[in-house]
Amino acid sequence: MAQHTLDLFAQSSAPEPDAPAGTSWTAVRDALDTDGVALTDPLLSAEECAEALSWWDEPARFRSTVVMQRHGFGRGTYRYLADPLPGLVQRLRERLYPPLAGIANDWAPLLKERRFPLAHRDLATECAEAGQYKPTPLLLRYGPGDHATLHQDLYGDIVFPLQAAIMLNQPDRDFTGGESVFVEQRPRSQSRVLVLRPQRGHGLVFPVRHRPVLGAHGYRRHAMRHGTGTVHTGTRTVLGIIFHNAR
Ligand SMILES: O=C(O)CCC(=O)C(=O)O
Ligand SMILES: [Fe+2]
Repeated sequence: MAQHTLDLFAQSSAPEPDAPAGTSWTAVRDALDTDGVALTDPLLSAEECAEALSWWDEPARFRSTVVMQRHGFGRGTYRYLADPLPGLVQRLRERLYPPLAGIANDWAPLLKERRFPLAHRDLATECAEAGQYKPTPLLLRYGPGDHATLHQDLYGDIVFPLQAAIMLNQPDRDFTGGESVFVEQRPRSQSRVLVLRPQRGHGLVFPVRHRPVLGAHGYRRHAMRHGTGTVHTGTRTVLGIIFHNAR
């Protein structure tokens, strides 16, 4: 058996999906609260990363392909997976969602936003009723000179506030450069940058739009954007897991 990974999933299969316990999810939550971005334990084994990489050249797996430079999104290519999603992606989406919904629901009053259902299928149903029925998990691939400009992944009125991205290539072996970049816009202050470099199989969890930060007069929203630094050599591929679907 491959190292079907690991602590985060062990916790997310616990009977109380809205109360993720254990070191890993606590660490994710702490990092999100402190820095706005969390680096996770491994979410995929080397074999699973290789499987996901093999999808790239199988056009039937994708519903659309976007050449980023044609849209001013940077340089590189991304491809949205089609329904039915590969089992590995479906499982990741379903198993990451409950603990993240717990965090989102704790953030909701601080951001003055709505709460979310605790099972992904219920979010998917809500999305479909709002016309957001296209799956949003995607593979992004960058070669030398490629990069992604800062953005937010909004696909309609329904926005689940957290998303994940999993690194499928090994930094410094498969590619150089290609840092994951996050910019936090602080109201009436200068912006903060976070730069991370997850190892293969590890993930990042980050806010889609903004995060709550306690100020002198209560909680404020800090807008967050993410992007990718220029890849210098090699190939960098990421699996993006966005929980709301698209129009
Ligand atoms: O790490 C990257 O290349 C950016 C991924 C991204 O934009 C996403 O997962 O939404
Ligand atoms: Fe993105």
